[in-house]
Order: sequence, then C-alpha cells, then structure tokens
Amino acid sequence: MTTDWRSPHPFLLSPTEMGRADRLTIEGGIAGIELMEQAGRAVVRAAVELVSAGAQILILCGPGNNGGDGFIAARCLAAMGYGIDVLLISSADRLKGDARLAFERMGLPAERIAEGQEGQKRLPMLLDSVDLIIDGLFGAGLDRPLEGEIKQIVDAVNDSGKPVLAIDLPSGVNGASGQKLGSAVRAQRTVTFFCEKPGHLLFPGRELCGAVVVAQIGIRPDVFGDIRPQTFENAPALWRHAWPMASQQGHKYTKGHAVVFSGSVSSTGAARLGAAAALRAGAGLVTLASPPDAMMVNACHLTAVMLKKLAGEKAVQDLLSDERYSSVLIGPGFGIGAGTRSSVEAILRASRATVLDADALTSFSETPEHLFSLVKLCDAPVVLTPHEGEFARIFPQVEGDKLARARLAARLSGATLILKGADTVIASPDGRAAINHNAPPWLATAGSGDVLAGITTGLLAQGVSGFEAACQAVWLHGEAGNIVGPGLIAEDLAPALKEVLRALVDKFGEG
Ligand SMILES: NC(=O)C1=CN([C@@H]2O[C@H](COP(=O)(O)OP(=O)(O)OC[C@H]3O[C@@H](n4cnc5c(N)ncnc54)[C@H](O)[C@@H]3O)[C@@H](O)[C@H]2O)[C@@H](O)CC1
Ligand SMILES: Nc1ncnc2c1ncn2[C@@H]1O[C@H](COP(=O)(O)OP(=O)(O)O)[C@@H](O)[C@H]1O
Ligand SMILES: [K+]
Repeated sequence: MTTDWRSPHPFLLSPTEMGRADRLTIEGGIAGIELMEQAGRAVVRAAVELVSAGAQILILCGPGNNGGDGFIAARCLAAMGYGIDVLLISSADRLKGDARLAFERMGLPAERIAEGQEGQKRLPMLLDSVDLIIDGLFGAGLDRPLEGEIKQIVDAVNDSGKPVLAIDLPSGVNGASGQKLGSAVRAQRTVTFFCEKPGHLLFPGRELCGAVVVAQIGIRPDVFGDIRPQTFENAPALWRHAWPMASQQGHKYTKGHAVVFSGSVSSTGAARLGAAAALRAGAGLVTLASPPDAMMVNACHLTAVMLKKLAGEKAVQDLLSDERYSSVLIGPGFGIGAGTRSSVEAILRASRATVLDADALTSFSETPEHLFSLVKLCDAPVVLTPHEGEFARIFPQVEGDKLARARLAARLSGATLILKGADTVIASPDGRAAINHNAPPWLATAGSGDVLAGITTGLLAQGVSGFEAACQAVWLHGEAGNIVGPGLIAEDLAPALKEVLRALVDKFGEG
C-alpha cells in the first residue's frame, strides 16, 4: 500500500469526539436527519460498487443511529431496484430520534423487515441468498462487548463468507482503540464519515475494516478548531511544517552532526545500519563512536560515515564535550548491562537530542524509573523506540490498547515514544499521538529497527523536535519499505530513502 500523503488534514477523531463534531454541526443548523441522509447515501454509493444491478442485499440494523444509516440505505437501494431485506436486532418500538424517523420513512413492505427474534430465525435463510450484507448494527455507540444473540448474528455473518460493507465501523470494533469487543464483523469495505477514527488504523480493527472509504456528509472542517484533536494519522500533513528543508546557503555543519555508538567487535552491524540511515536522512555529518576492539571492523565498512575511537572511563563525556554533536543514537548492538546504563546516563546528562533503542532500553528493565529521571534531566528531545517486547520490559505497569499505552508511556517517561509494529504509534509527552499506516510487512526483518532509529537520529541532528522527527522517521521508513518491496533486507532501506526524499521534497516545493 502506498499512502495518499496529500490528505488535507491529519486528524483522527475518537467516537466521542466524532459525536461532538455531529453535535456542533447540528447546533450550527444542519438537522441530524440530514446528516443521516447523507451518511446513508454514502453507504449506497459504496454498496453499488460491490454488487451488480438487482442484487440481493441484507441490511443488519442496530438500535441506534448506525442502524438509522442502514434504514436510509435500505430505502434508497430498494428504490434503485435492489432486493432489500432489513433485519432489525431490537424492536422497532424502541427506536428513537433520527433512527426512528429513518425507519418510518423506509417504506419497505413489512415482509422484508424482520425484528428481534423473528429476524434471528430468518437469518440463516437470508444469509444463504444474499449477495451483500450491510452492517449497521453498531458504530460509534458501541459501549460493551457483543454477547448472546448479537454475537451469534455476527459470527453467522462472518461464517457465511458473504461480502460485508460496514457502516462507520465493523460492528464490535472499538473506534477509539481498534480492539474487538467480544466478537466483530469482518468487512470487505467500511464507509466512515467526515474523517477516520483510530480504530480504522489500529489492528485488529484495520484488518476487520477492509478498505476504508471516508465520506463527507456535511460536517464542516472548522469543528476541528473546537475539538482540537490530539490524535493524528501519520502523514506529511502532520509534520510538513517541521520538515528540515535544505537551505541554499547551508553547509554540512548547519545540517547537524549525529553520533552513533557502536557495539563491540562481534556486534557492530546494527550501529552501522543506523549511522548510514542518519546520514541518508540528512544529517550533515555522522560519526560512529567505536570501542577500540571494533575499530578495524568498523573502519573496513565505512566510507562517508566517520569513525572515532571511544576509550577510557569518561569517553562519552569527553566526546560530547564537543558541542557540535547535535544528536546521539545508542542501543543497536551495544550490549546489555551496567556499562550501557552509564553511557546512557552520560549522554542524557550532556543534554543532546537522543534516540535510545534496543539494548539501551533493555538495560533499564530493572530500573526504568532511573531511566525516566535521566530523560527528564535532559534538555533536548529524547526518543525511545521499543518494539512490544522492549516496551513490556520498561513499562511493565502500563496496560491497555496500543494508543493508550504509548500515550501513557510517553507521559511517564518524559520521552517521545515510537511503539513499533505494523501499526506503529508515535506519542509525545504532551499528549499528541500519531498512528502510522504505510509500513509494509516486509519491514519485519533483522536490522530494520536499527535503520528507523538512525533515520530519527539524522532528523534530530538537523534540529527537528522529538515528536515531529519520530513521525517523519516512521513515515520515511515505511515509504522506503514500500519502494524496496518483498525481499527487503535492512541494507536496502537507506538507499531507498533517496527516492522517498526526492518525491517528498518535490511535493513540498510545489506548495
Ligand atoms: N447525528 C449523528 O449523530 C450521526 C450519526 N451517524 C451514525 O450514528 C452512529 C452512532 O450512533 P449511536 O450513537 O446511536 O450509536 P450506535 O448506533 O453505534 O449504537 C448505540 C446503541 O447500541 C447500544 N449498544 C452499544 N453496544 C452494544 C452491545 N455490545 N450490545 C448491545 N447493544 C449495544 C447502545 O445502548 C445504544 O442503544 C455512527 O456510528 C454513525 O453510523 C450518522 O448517521 C451521521 C450522523
Ligand atoms: N508486520 C509489520 N508490518 C509493518 N512493519 C513492521 C511489521 N513488523 C515490524 N515492523 C517494523 O519493522 C521494524 C522492526 O524493528 P525491530 O523489531 O526493532 O527489529 P530489529 O531490532 O531487528 O531492527 C520496526 O520499525 C517495526 O515497526
Ligand atoms: K457498523
């Protein structure tokens, strides 16, 4: 998948914030039923793309406004000549507000509408004969796990193997977290309204949604000004303002000097991957700081990256007394233990923009509070880049969904967090969080994380702030992965950045 990186805004709204966007719009003079009418019509547009003329469509409707969207779609699709059956999981008497109005306007013959128990009885027969199922059971209002008869309906839908178009979210998926509540519909396509929700981007929600279509239903983007969302899709629109554009009159020292700490003689490759990536991401200079025993092996492999011997007790302090080093990466292949902890301490006390990865994180498994206090002493941005295993070691008390965990961990540690994986979450201690969605699965290969840490370090070297550098790096890493494609090994990533940067700089230049 390649990202549509020209999306005009990067906001994601939680279901609660989306409810607020609806309310603000309604207070601004657009009736709720009008929004529902637009939502239902967007569902119709998506449905007709999935079936041929005259197809049989089963519309499952829940007790709230998600069901209301389903009633509108039922009316329009029936008028277009599709064979429509509506299965309402509650009784029609209990419908309220706009959903009730939409039900009353539906105009389907009574025999095409099944309510409650009756619907359940008819379900196997209906599932047998349909070409498409539209899921309007629950959307933003899902507030508890699917259980009992509702869970049975959802399981039967999934077992039927028939294509499903979900309204807003596949029922059972929590829009705020992407987590499954009890059971969840597996859709081929999902039509959501106004903008995406975190649950569309976070797994397992992302997979259960299928392809997501965002439809505009009359909500004006100025509601963002009132809501001030703090959750974002990781796309250039989020961090373009912070992009370190090369200045015509710049020179290598104005682009910063990154230092990457190498492991000992038998584990040097990870740091070199990081160093090459830092250089490719635009740092003016990159130095690999190497223990004496690894000098020769590093020297044999380096060209544009410079090499410096690191020896003696105060080696890190001595090195960083040179103010020109503007960012530091430590962790890849560095080794776990007291030596690593004291190097990290010296780096953070030197207040340099720092990326702590791999062994630099694991070394604090027993004393994470000590790490967090050092981070808070550092006057420059600190970025931690754990995968799930490293995260569990340094944040054992932090639980919940991925977005909530990343946010809480950033707040606890005082660092920007890159919680890696297929749906990497970047979180800032100030509460902002971005969800990444351009990373292909072939990034899951040895050394790929070292490259990500290096790209982040290269951006920090140029003075980009922590959250923006982390978001840019994760996005660049994903795009590079897409360019290389299947068969990718970590060494391929830094060279592929050339093409990614070319396209990005060209687009930014176009305004
Ligand atoms: N004016 C609006 O607010 C608009 C809302 N829209 C639609 O409305 C949806 C949100 O509507 P609602 O807030 O009514 O919420 P939903 O329709 O998603 O569901 C709410 C209802 O489901 C019940 N419920 C929640 N979880 C349940 C569970 N596990 N088992 C059984 N019952 C459960 C709740 O008690 C409540 O009655 C959106 O997803 C979207 O599809 C659109 O029509 C656009 C306009
Ligand atoms: N299934 C996946 N889809 C997309 N990206 C992935 C997937 N699995 C891992 N990645 C990415 O690959 C990188 C792996 O990093 P890491 O686990 O630290 O590996 P290493 O330590 O070998 O470099 C991270 O950027 C992570 O987000
Ligand atoms: K739904």
